[in-house]
Order: sequence, then C-alpha cells, then structure tokens
Amino acid sequence: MDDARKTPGEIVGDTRTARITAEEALAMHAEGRPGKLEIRLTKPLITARDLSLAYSPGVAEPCLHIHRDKKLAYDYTAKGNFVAVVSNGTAVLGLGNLGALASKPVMEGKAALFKRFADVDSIDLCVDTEDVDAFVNSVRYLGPSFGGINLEDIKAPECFVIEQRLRELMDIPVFHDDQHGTAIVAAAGLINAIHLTGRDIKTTKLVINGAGAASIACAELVKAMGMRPENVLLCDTKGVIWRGRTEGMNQWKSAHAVETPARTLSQALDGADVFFGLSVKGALTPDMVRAMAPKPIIFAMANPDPEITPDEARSARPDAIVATGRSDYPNQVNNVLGFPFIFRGALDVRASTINDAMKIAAAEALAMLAREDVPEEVAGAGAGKSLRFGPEYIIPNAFDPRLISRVSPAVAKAAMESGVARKPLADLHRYARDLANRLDATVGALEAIAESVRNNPKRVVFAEGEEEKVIRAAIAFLNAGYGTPVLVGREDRINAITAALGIPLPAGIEIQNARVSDSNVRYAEFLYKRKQRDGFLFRDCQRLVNQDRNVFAACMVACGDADAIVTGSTRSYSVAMEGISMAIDPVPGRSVFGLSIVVSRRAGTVLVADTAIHERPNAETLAAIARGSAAAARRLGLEPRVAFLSFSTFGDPKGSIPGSIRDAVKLLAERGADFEFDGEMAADVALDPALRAALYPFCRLTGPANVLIMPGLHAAHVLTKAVPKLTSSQVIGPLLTGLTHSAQIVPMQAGVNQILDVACLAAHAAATK
Ligand SMILES: NC(=O)C1=CN([C@@H]2O[C@H](COP(=O)(O)OP(=O)(O)OC[C@H]3O[C@@H](n4cnc5c(N)ncnc54)[C@H](OP(=O)(O)O)[C@@H]3O)[C@@H](O)[C@H]2O)C=CC1
Ligand SMILES: CC(=O)C(=O)O
Ligand SMILES: [Mg+2]
Repeated sequence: MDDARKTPGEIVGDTRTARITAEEALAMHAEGRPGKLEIRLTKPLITARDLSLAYSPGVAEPCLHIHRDKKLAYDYTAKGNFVAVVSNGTAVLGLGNLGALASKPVMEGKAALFKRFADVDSIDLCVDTEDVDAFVNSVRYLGPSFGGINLEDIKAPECFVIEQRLRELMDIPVFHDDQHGTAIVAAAGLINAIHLTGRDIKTTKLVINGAGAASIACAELVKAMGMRPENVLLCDTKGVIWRGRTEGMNQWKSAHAVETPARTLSQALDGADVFFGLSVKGALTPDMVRAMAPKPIIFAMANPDPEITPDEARSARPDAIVATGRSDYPNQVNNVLGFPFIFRGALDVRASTINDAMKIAAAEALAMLAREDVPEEVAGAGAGKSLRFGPEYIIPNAFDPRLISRVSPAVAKAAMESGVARKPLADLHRYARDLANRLDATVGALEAIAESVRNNPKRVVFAEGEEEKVIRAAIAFLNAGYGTPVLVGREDRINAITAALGIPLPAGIEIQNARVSDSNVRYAEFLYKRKQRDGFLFRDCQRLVNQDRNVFAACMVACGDADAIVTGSTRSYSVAMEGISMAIDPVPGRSVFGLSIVVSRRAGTVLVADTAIHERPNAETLAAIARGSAAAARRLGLEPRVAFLSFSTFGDPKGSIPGSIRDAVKLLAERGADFEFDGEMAADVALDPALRAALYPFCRLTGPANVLIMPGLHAAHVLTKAVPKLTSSQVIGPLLTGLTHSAQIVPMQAGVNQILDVACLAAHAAATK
C-alpha cells in the first residue's frame, strides 16, 4: 500500500520504467471537468418539437410499447449498449480494500475503456457495502437499465457468491471482470508462451500466487483448457494450498487443493514452468525465479506494481518470458484486452450470459491475433519495443485496432453456437467489418472498395519491393484477398528482410528482379518504340528498364503483365511520376490530377481534387478535373455533388481567381455534365446546405458537396495536410487519376496501412477504368 500514498511529484510505480508522476496522474483526473466520464445526448434537444418527441408527451409511446413487449426496450432505449461497472471497492487493483468511494477512479476508468475500445456505453456504480446480501439487492433490481453487469474489484470469496447470485437473479450477462476477464487474457498469453517455449499444456506445471478472485478463475480456465489439476498449485498469504490445510481456507480454495509436500511459494516454484502472480507487489523474488524450470513463464499481474519487475525477473533468468499487468512494460496481460470486446460480442447477440465457450473463444482469438503482423498504429500508441510475435510480444497491445473485429465476433459466434444468443447474427463477416468501422470511419469507406477488389482480384506491382514497409503491405494485400502482389527487387534481399521480420514470405507473392527478368528485352523494346523520337537510344531504354524500378514496374503494367503499380514511399513524387510517365500516358483528352479522399465521421467521405499536379489550373483544366473527379466519385459509390471552391461565394468578395472558377462552371454548363455542380463558393457554403438555403437558395447542389474542386495546389495542400492534424478525419491519397493504366504514388514515408490502402484503391481503379 506504500505507494498509492506518494505525494505529488513522486514517480508512480517502479522508478526505472514508469513514465508518469503521481502529480501528472492527479492533474489529469482533476483537470477541466473532474473525472473521466460525461454523458452525451444521442438525439437533438434544441427545439420545442424535439422536447415534445424526446420527453412528454412523445416519450409515452416507447414506454407503452415496452410495457407491452419487454424486448422493445432494446429498440427504444440505450439498454442494449449500456453496461454497469459495479464495485464495492474491497479489492481495488492490488491496493486492497479502499472502499466504494476510492474505487471510483478505477470504475470510471473501466467505463472509459469500454467506450474507447469497444464503443460500449457504461457507468460506474460504486456500492457502499461489504454485506453480500445488501450488495446483491442493490444490483439485482437495476437490470432494466442495462444490457450487462460488469462486476469489478470485489474481493474473494464474497465475489464468487455475489456473481453466482446475480447470475441467477438477472436476465442479462453478469461478469466478474477480475475473475473471467483476467483468466481469459492470461490464458491467451499462456497459449502463446507455451507455444514459444515448446511446452505441452498437459505436462506444464503452474504456480499461482494469490487464491482470490483472479487466481481461482485462472486456475479454473487453465484446467478447462487441459492443464492437469495436480500440476496447478495455488498459494495465498498462508502459503501453498495443500490438501488437508485448514487455516485461511474456503470452499473455492479447497476445490484447488493438491497433495504436495510444498508448503511455501518458494518450494512450490522449484522446477515450475509457469508463475501467475495475482497477489501483491514484490511477492516473487529473484531466487524463486532462478529455481524455476528452463525458459520459465512469469506473468506478474498484480496492479499497479507487479510481483516482480521484468528487469529483476530477466536478470535472474534471461531465458524467461515475462508479462505484467502494466502498459509500460512489454506483454501487458491485463483484462482491458478482454472485457470491452467480450461485452461487445455478448451485447450484439443479446446473450443471456457469458459462458465458458465464449471465454475460451475470446482467449483463442486474442492468442491468434498476437501471431499476426502488427499494424504500425499500435507501435505509434507506445506499445513497447518488440512488436513481433516472440517472447516480448505474446499478447496483442490494447491499442491494436483489430481487437474489436477479432475478439467480439469470436465471442458472438461462440454465444450463437452454445445457444445463449437471443438475437443471433446472420452474417458474422459483415459484423466483423461493421465493428472495425465502428471505431474507424476510414475502414467503412474503404470496405466497399475492398469487397469489390476481393471479388475481382488484381496483380499489383509494388515497385519498391525491397522496402520492409512495402513487403509488409504486399503480404497484407495477399492476405486480404486483393490479388497477387508482385515485388520488384532481389529475391535474396527480400528474403533477408522477411527472415528478419520473422514472417515467412507467403507462396502467393511474386518477385521480379528487374536486372535478370526474362521480360527485360520486351519492355526495352516497348519503351524504345515510345521514346525513340525523344532522344532515347535502345541502350538507354535497356538501362532504364534494368535500373529504374518505377520504369520496370510501369512497363509491366503497360505491357499487360500486371494491372496496377504502387510506388513512391522512398522517392519524391516527381521522380516517381517521371518513371511512371515513361511507360504510361494520360487518357487522351483527359487531365491527370491527384484526388484525395477525406474520410470524416461528421461529413462522411469527401473527395478533394486536384491535390497533386496543377499548381494554378485554368478554367479548362478545372472543368476536366471536375469531370474526372465526378467519375471517380461514382466508381467509389458516391453520387457526385461537385463544388468549385474559392475564398468567395458567387461573386462576393471579388478577385481574379474566382473568375477562372466561374469560367469552369460555365464551361461545364455549356458542354453539359451528368452530375450536380456549382460554384464558386467557400468551403463552409459547399458543405452546409442549411447555410446555402439561407443565403444562396439558387445554388444547384441538392445536398452537402462530396467533391471539392480546389482553386489551386496551394489551397489543396493546406487543406489535405491540415485536416488530419486538426481533426479526427483521415485523408487517403492523393490518388493519380486520368492515366490509361492504374498507377499510384504514395506519400514518401507512407506507412504499411497507407501503402496497403492505396494498393487496394489502385486495384479497384484497374477494375473500374
Ligand atoms: N492484470 C490484470 O488484468 C489483473 C490483475 N489483478 C491483480 O491481481 C491481484 C489480486 O486481485 P483479486 O484476485 O481481484 O483480489 P482478491 O482480494 O480477490 O485476492 C487477493 C489474493 O491475493 C492473496 N495475497 C495477498 N497478499 C499475498 C501475498 N503476499 N502472498 C500470497 N498471496 C497473497 C490473498 O490471499 P488470502 O486469500 O490469504 O487473503 C488473496 O487470495 C491484484 O494485485 C490485482 O491488481 C486482478 C485482476 C486483473
Ligand atoms: C486490471 C484489474 O482489473 C485489476 O488489477 O484489478
Ligand atoms: Mg479489477
């Protein structure tokens, strides 16, 4: 208990690794609106009509309907997405019995994690009693408000009785997170640690320090997964729980008592394979670790400070796999990886309970996710050093955006298969996609495109095939079912990179070494035919094909050996463009331009052009860009409403640039266009129909503009570079538009996901040209 009581300014937790001070933690909680939660409205309450609908008299209607049919509560209220986080504060983290009020920061935190990671709304209910009956009674009648109950930080053995009784009394899932959430996440880590150390669960020997809520649940789950009861030893404050012991026992401990001569934790750990710490700070000593079997597995999960620090454990045993409950060490085995996603899945199928099948499904989904390549945004969220499956990465990071779309569908599926889903889902793949979109709007915008690419896969050449990011994007491209990635590069280099990454190069990826390719002569001849009157000798063309990967890749596409090219992550835009232009031309009569896709939760998907080529487009070019953008919008499934943007709106204020924009609008009107367009107008006017209706009722756009034609490259760059920094919106592109073949240049330093998204869009463009 010593360091919860630190004064501001002192470091919280272990001084060698903690990145925050007590002062910072307190300031964060006190700053602005105190605490971490607020409630937001989901319906407008602005006008008298809104009030009549939401409150009296309108609210009477849903009340009467629910009175007739209880199920309708899920349709007319927040119940189906609402979880209560309930505690009496008797086992707050590993800090002990701090009471209900002092548990509130943790409970608000759990509610915040529900929202952040799984979009589950929740509220903390801190119940000020240690009496089991009083506690059960104060919770059991709250069922109508909630879709589920998450019990938290209630000490053993009372927690077992409370959970059991509430499960019997309530018709919604009741889940004690410290028991089952912890057991699920620890089991996931254990599956992977056992795999990495070449063990068999049937012969693995586990010692659990602690015999409370988390420990008993862990013991039960690992036994359900195949660990032998005689190989699981529990210890508590009185030492080993051996068969025949009477002191400090209860029925839950007795159920796990074992015939053993060991009486102390130290004796129990002699030769043990695995240690689970669910007790208190510092309970495990380096000497105890030294006595464990080779390649010991040590999960020191007490919070906020583990039973042993990873540094101490590893200096005692460099061959150990070490995990803790904290986010500032590698391998965070913490129930944050479980409860948000488990409830998400349970709520979405309206499960009546969370059963063992759902728990095991969650553990397996977590374990398998850790074995996949790790997205870069996870590293960006401060996940730690080693993000490749191995001793320092046995469990996904809490910021891994794939958790929701992997764990929740696994839970939902298990609920359906085990017969506890009251509202089964028809399409689990769609559900997984919707979940990914729920937290990231870009996913939804790209998903329709991705689906169409999966139905019509393409060969995409990745010109910078010796770059680690590009190789990872190509592997992801193949795994996503988008088609065949072709890496331009030397096989030995590419293999060395994948070996270092620890990801074998999948069979479906092709490698083309430009220097020794059988197609070189054909490509050089093709190039020579195009360039012989532009001062190029045959040997110049040969050299270009052999040495310039962009030229080689562009020739592949132009000669029909591939459908699209992606490049640009290592060279400047103009260099990449030059290479592509050697082999690929603009569509006759069309303008080549850059199209960026802004994906925003608030405004949906908005296309912006030209964001790459024309510094000061004239009226003719602007009109061509508008036509090309409208066509691109249709290919992306949007019905175009094109706004020509300027600093002025319909002549006010006056200036020279709006003149060319007005001419472009006139050109389109004269020549005819099969899409809505208008301008010039300011960006707020373009995006806000209410503003237009009030001030410019004659404007021809029938809704918010979804294609913005920029007056010049200056403004376009300012917009597309500022938006992702100032808002939560994302910008994809610029995508090259108007070429005879699909070719895309990613921004320099683009990350794996960005390269993958652009490759998918390049494949889509190849299919829809
Ligand atoms: N990483 C994670 O996700 C999670 C971690 N935890 C951590 O696990 C710990 C226990 O939580 P929880 O199970 O909810 O609490 P409980 O109060 O239910 O259980 C605590 C257990 O720890 C035992 N214990 C206390 N001190 C020692 C000691 N020095 N040596 C051996 N055993 C000891 C107690 O023994 P006795 O029975 O003799 O009193 C009791 O069995 C906490 O540190 C908590 O932070 C919990 C949930 C999730
Ligand atoms: C993580 C958690 O729930 C605990 O330590 O109690
Ligand atoms: Mg807890």
